Amino acid sequence: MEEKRNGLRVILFPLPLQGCINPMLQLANILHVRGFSITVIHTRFNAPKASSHPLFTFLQIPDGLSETEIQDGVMSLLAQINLNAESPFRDCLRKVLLESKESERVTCLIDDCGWLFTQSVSESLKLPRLVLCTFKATFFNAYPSLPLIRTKGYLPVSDSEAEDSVPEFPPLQKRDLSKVFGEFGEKLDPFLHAVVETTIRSSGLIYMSCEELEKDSLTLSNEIFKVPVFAIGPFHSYFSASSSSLFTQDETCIPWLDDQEDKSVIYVSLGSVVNITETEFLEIACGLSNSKQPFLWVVRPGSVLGAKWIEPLSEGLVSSLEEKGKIVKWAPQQEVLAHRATGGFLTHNGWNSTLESICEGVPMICLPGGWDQMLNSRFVSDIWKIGIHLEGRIEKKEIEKAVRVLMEESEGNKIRERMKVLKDEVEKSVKQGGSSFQSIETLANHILLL
Ligand SMILES: Cc1cn([C@H]2C[C@H](O)[C@@H](COP(=O)(O)OP(=O)(O)O[C@H]3O[C@H](CO)[C@@H](O)[C@H](O)[C@H]3O)O2)c(=O)[nH]c1=O
Ligand SMILES: C[C@@H](CO)CCNc1ncnc2nc[nH]c12
Repeated sequence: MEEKRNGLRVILFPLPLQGCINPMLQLANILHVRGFSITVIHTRFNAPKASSHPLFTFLQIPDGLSETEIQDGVMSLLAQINLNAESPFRDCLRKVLLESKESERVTCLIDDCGWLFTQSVSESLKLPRLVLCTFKATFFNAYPSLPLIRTKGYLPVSDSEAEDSVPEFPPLQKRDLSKVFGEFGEKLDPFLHAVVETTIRSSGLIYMSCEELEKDSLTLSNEIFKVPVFAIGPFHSYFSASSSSLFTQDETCIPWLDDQEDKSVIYVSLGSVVNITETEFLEIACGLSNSKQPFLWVVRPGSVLGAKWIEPLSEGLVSSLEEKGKIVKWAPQQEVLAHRATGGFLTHNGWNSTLESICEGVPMICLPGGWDQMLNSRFVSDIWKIGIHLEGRIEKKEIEKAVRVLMEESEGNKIRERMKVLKDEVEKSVKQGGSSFQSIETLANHILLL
């Protein structure tokens, strides 16, 4: 693509999670194509690979995280890194501003909604800040009311009420709530409050989403946070997420898929943070094996609690799994979903995976692990009706049944048809004249005028 520089530099600061780094670097590409120069400030932990992005400047800051803190789960990690990274970030940003050239003004900071200190830092340096939210807008909109929802006493949920929708938070069901909040409870409140308050003080809110998926939520977002909202996604329609992969992708996936029939393979992946127990792991293994359907399964090392990788599988099970399936440590996910042989996606419904699946028109089986995944999976199964919800039943019979229904039965065909319709709508959004395409234009102009 022809690239003309516009004399402006944007500073990006992703949250160090795979699901947040991918959209941030995709945003970097979008802005770079529009003439902005890019500096990415990042923590040492989960540092993106600078060599995969030769057009950007990368600056690493220390984060003081210990190995045990890294293994403590996403929420504690985010709390700790928010404490540790503030002063190195301030020093780094101040230095960038001091050293910036006359010919290239630093115009703004764009960072993840999960950073709590960046608004104050950028205000003190008189640099406008934009927020990138990597959740569905419907989920982010609920941040101000989550503390109230938690104290309303929907928990614990009785069987008769389990499937009721949460009045303040449809289409979430009451039975989803315990996994939205996890074990954090009221400890979440100050975090949520800080995120909301700093977003309101920002100069704008960017979503990797589009009107075709959530027009009303986007309008509501603008009312709640009182800042301009830009829905410019799904980003990977412009730039694949694979260049920002933190792990080495197993490239044998594609030749393996080449040998499979059209739409026959179920791709299984629970993203970069969800962990499962050994029992759940074995249930999934048996369910897949019994379904007799070919499968490609990402088992991230360390994601089965207490195991290094797939040692809990007996030799017998491994050989029966190998008849039909392939297990890898990390896949080139977008290529896998785009492959003609892939017919279904057993997913945890992280927002990136959900969008990638929609863009490639692959229907889903939903196995959300927590947080925003609970909401994304409700949209997939109950609103868009492009997937089957496992309702948390990680049992071999349930998994076998869901795979069969999705891949072989008439209900699966209906789901596939609806998926195709939604895929086409979302595709239009990112093309010239589409809503996301226009939002990118508006965002670029907004940044020019900051
Ligand atoms: C397991 C695996 C993942 N990937 C890519 C696909 C996606 O772009 C990305 C994973 O992002 P997500 O699908 O959003 O999932 P995850 O890593 O859990 O993301 C976190 O961040 C997301 C965005 O904030 C949240 O929606 C999730 O709840 C949160 O857990 O990594 C691969 O390319 N290959 C793989 O093998
Ligand atoms: C409940 C766990 C999975 O077991 C995902 C939480 N994921 C997340 N939690 C909080 N902030 C996040 N920003 C990106 N992802 C995030």
